[in-house]
Amino acid sequence: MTKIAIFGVGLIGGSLALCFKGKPGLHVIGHSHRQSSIERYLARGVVDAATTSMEEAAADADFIFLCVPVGNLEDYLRRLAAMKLKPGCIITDVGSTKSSVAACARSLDFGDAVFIGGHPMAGKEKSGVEAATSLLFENAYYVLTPEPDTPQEAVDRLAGLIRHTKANIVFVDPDQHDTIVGAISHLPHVIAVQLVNQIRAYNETNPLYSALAAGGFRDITRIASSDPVIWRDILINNRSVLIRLLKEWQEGVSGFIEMLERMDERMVEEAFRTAGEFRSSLPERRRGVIDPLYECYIDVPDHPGIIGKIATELGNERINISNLQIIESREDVPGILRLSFRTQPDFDRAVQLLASMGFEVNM
Ligand SMILES: NC(=O)C1=CN([C@@H]2O[C@H](COP(=O)(O)OP(=O)(O)OC[C@H]3O[C@@H](n4cnc5c(N)ncnc54)[C@H](O)[C@@H]3O)[C@@H](O)[C@H]2O)C=CC1
Ligand SMILES: O=C(O)C(=O)Cc1ccc(O)cc1
Repeated sequence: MTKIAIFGVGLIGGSLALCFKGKPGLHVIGHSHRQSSIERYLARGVVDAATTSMEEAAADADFIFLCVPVGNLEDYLRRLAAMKLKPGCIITDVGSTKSSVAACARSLDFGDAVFIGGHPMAGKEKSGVEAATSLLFENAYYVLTPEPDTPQEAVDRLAGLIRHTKANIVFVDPDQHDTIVGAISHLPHVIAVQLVNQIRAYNETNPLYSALAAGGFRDITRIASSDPVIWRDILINNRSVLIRLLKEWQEGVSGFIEMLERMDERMVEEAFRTAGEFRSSLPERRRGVIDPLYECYIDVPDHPGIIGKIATELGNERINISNLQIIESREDVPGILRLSFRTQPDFDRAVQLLASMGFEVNM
């Protein structure tokens, strides 16, 4: 049996566990320092076994996945370096930043074990083992950051195991990873949080702000609901990259203010044009950072039974809805129903079916 130890069985650790559990020859053991967490892992059925003993989880493990907050990774690496690990054991992590963990691993001696940094570029704003799903990484990118002297055999062995996630593996240097992921993931989280907090302050004096907050606001702020501890650690860890990015963001915002003060219609239009062109050139509906689902919006009249009818029709066609949300529903306006699907075929079939039922479907 190949023993896989997962430290921190939350959203990411639990989703990895679900990708491995039940596969021939794989045995998954989860670790938490809290007994109550162990019981949740077992109740959720994501692991074959679970323990509060770090030694028991790590002993004889062929693979060790560290899936704890970024701020705890170095402590775990140090504790693993002090243990007797199985020769050939591969230690990896899933942290959203890679430079500091790579530097820490370089400074430690793992004996005959090998460290290879990793970062699955998929997730969501929910956390905890309850949010785990085996489909999380499908078609997303999974970054690995081996060192120039990491044995190729170990890289191949880890990549072979990760293929169970159905993610696309890419190799990136840790510093370059932090620069790019800082821009495409960490900066958007800061912007979303700052935007929500700006509106929250206005809303304290006038609740019409939240009442009128429509699709656009919700779309660009979903990630503001991400876990505070996970994101505290990511932002502080990648602060040098983020401070530079936020200064550049500030310059961009100042540029916008100047355009408006000058009433520069051409430049405002140009900003939307260039942004729209670049956004449409992005790979469509690939699962991954920021946009993990295939989503559509439909206008639905506000009368009883309509949501049930839609769900039943989709169910009859065996189309799986992964999430369903009513964004706006008042007596005098049609509601907007957001439907999310896990796969492109389900999404395409749903759009066709809903259109044939006479609904206006927007994407
Ligand atoms: N949330 C996301 O969408 C993504 C997160 N990541 C990274 O994955 C790692 C885990 O994040 P999630 O699974 O989202 O978080 P989570 O909150 O769902 O899971 C974190 C796990 O670590 C444990 N934990 C929390 N504090 C701890 C501590 N002080 N000591 C030991 N264990 C502790 C928790 O019990 C839980 O099992 C983080 O390093 C994060 O940067 C990577 C890709 C996506
Ligand atoms: O919810 C989203 O869209 C995300 O941005 C998920 C995410 C969060 C952290 C990561 O390191 C990678 C992906």
